[in-house]
Amino acid sequence: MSQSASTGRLTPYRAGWIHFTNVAPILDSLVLPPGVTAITGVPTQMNAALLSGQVDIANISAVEFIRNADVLEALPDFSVAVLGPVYSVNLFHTRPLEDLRRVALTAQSAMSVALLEVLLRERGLSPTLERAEGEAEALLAQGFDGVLRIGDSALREWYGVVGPLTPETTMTGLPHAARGITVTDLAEEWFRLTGHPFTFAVWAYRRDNPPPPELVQAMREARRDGIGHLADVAERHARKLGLPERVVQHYLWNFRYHLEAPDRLGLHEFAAKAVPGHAPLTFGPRPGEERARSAAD
Ligand SMILES: C=C(O[C@@H]1C=C(C(=O)O)C=C[C@H]1O)C(=O)O
Repeated sequence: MSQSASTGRLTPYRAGWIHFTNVAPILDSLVLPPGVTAITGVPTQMNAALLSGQVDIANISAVEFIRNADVLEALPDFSVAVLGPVYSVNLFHTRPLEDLRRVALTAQSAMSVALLEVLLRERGLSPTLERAEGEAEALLAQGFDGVLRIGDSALREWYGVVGPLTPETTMTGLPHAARGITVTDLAEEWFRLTGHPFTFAVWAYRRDNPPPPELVQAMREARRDGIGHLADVAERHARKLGLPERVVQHYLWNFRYHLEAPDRLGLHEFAAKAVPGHAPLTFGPRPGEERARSAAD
């Protein structure tokens, strides 16, 4: 429960979690404090739930945080970011990027679409972008020459194209192309372009409705536990995904979950490219500063 300073009334607080495997190290062992409830969904659903007020906090697509920076604030130390390849935000294509004509986008994702638009613009490319759901290979067979996919299914499809991992290979050593399909990892492209991490998600809330400190504390404890037991998290999720444990373990340790200075740099750089003229990005008090701020209020 969060307690209103003016009325002393306890008010429920609602969370909306994008529960892809990449947030399992934070969410799997999260114990919600009393009064906090949670729903789950894909990125575009959680973005909409936060903006419509259906939930009070969500790990949303960073681009929606940027677009709505006038009303939203983000936790200062939580992110889903990577430096280099991410493995689960993939453009599957059958022609070189320069020759793409029709690209299928997923309606699940705001961030990857915005990132793809930036990367295409930087190369002076403008293929037709259309929404279409389904497996990448099936859509490629139906006349699309590029298919953008994210999350668990994109990770599985990536591995289906470029795997298997053998004792001699590593994730980064796997090919980018097989069976006539090239997989372009958009986070790796971003790294090539900028040399910075790419921040896919932040934990955002309306500035006038910050999360109760007990929830943030519980999230920090859950993250410490998840990262400390990454092999167990990977094993559990490898089984669910039908992927080798080594693949999922590499996938998970590759993420940057603390919105550190390089992740903010990447976030600001992306914001300037994707949403010129956006309102300043604001972040809540850093760990340990919550008390100081509420005392000052
Ligand atoms: C890297 C990923 O990150 C997710 C991708 C998002 C998006 O595309 O809008 C939003 C939140 C992230 O957690 C992924 O799921 O593959």
